[in-house]
Order: sequence, then structure tokens, then C-alpha cells
Amino acid sequence: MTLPLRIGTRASPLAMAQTRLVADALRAAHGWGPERIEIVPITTSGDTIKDRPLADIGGKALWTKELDRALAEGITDISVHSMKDVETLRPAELRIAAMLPRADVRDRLIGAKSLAVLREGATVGTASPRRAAQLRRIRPDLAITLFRGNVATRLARLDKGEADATLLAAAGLDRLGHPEIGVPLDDLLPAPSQGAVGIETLAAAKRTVALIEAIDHRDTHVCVAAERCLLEGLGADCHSPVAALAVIADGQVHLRAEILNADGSLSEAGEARFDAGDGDAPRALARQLLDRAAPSLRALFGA
Ligand SMILES: NCc1[nH]cc(CCC(=O)O)c1CC(=O)O
Repeated sequence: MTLPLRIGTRASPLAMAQTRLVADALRAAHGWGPERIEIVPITTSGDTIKDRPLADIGGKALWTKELDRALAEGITDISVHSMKDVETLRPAELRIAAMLPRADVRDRLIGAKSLAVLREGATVGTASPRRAAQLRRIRPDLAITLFRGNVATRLARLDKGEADATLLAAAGLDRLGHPEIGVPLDDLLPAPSQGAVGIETLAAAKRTVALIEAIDHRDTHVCVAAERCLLEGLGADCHSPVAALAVIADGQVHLRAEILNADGSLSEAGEARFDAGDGDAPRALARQLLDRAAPSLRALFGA
């Protein structure tokens, strides 16, 4: 292939930073010069609508629709995604062929040294139903205010005093060059796919698939696939109050997961160990969580 490989990405600073990591990995794997890759920034609906919770926008595929269209129309050859923002069920003609090595999976608290020292009734800015529910389970007195927009926007809103604290993914802060911002929360189970970057192309584009597979980080791919199978079993997406994390331990996948209601007053947690590539075990864990959940929690998942 002599033409440049065109990489479609959201235009946010984090998406661009992640895309540069993908470009570097591809160049290193294939011995390419800089001219072999072209980065194509694309604005998505998720980027333009900032003032409403994502669930209210009716939104599936908010971050991916425009990138998918660019692939289908031949404007780009591959797309780079934060896997956390990729809806659970993808069009069959697309293939997530590789993932970069996962970054720090934790959330970091910004604005206070710990959740415990936040004053009574403090306000925490977040747009994540999972973070809101986990926070309010630990500290029911906290008020949640809607914080959307990219990482820099949220930090600026915190600076302006629109909230006492916020939670952001360590992965995003680190990849934007801010390893010093915030305190990692070890006890908060992250969002499914947090910290993972995926590379997608048309399943029929066999040569492109092969080029991408060369940089696949298998353990990350296996773990994120397990977390996404759990989401599938729950009938959930990236706007649902679900936390999950898979790690490889003793040659097996160890998946921990939790579902919550909006204020964290109801939750159900569980774990499973299974072989890499087993999609049934995470779906069975999803079933178990729903079966054990109180009816009003189960109803949130349409089950
Ligand atoms: N939903 C926004 C989003 N999508 C991916 C990341 C950070 C990188 C990651 O978690 O992989 C973020 C920001 C955040 O949650 O702080």
C-alpha cells in the first residue's frame, strides 16, 4: 500500500492524543515513515451537544456514527475510539481489530484529597450515571451537577467553582500529559472499557485488518471483550450505571462487575473467572446480577 492510511478520529485533544499513539504504534510495527499516515479529525454529534445528559439525547452511537460513515464512504481507512464510548452492539460490517495496551483504569478525584474529606452536601460535577451512583452510595449527602464536555472544559468548570470536585478517568488525564492531577480512587470499580483505545475498520478490508492486528495488545483486547459481553448480557450501554473490570490472573480472565440504580441505594455486584475468549461466562454473570437484583433495579435494565 503506497497511499497514506487515513485515520478517522474525534477532534478532541484526548482523541487526537490517542490517535497519535495509534499512529506511532503502526509506524513502529510496519517501519513506516510519517507520510504513510494521515489523521482525519471528525466532529461527532456527541461533541456538539454539550448541555444535556447523553441519555436524554436519545443517544446511541453519538461518538461513532460520523466516524462509521467516513469508513463506509471511503473517506477514512480506520477509526480510533475510546472503547468506553463505543456502544455495545456495533454494525456487523465493522470490526474492532486491535486495542492499544490499556492505561490506568482508575478514576481520579479532583478538588479534594479523598471522598471522605468533602464537606457535607458538597457538589460533584459528573455526567456519568455510574460515577454519580457510586459516589452517592458512599456519600448520600453529595449533590451531583451535570458536567459534560471534554477534559479541559470540565477542569475549567471546576476552577470556576461550578462544583467542589469532579471525577475523571486517569487514562485521559495521563494521555493529555496531566499525571499530577487528582487522586486515584482504588475502591471505585471503573466503567467497562475504561482506559482502552480501540482501532476499527471495515471487516471486509482484509489487508487493513491485518495491518491493524499487528499492533493488537491481546490481554487488553480479551479483557475489554469480556466487559463488553457483560454489557451485552445486561442490555446496557455506556450511559448505564454499570461498573466492570476484567484482568488476567493465573492465565484466566477475572471479571468483577456491579450494577446500580441512580442514587446508589440499590446495587448488585459479582465476579467470575473464565478462559480468554469465553463470551458466555460474562453474559451469565450479567444474568446472575439481574436475577439477584431488586425488581426496581432490574427494571432499569429492561429485564
Ligand atoms: N466519556 C468521556 C471519556 N471517554 C474516555 C475518557 C477517558 C479515557 C478512558 O477512560 O479511556 C473520557 C473522559 C473521562 O471519563 O474522564
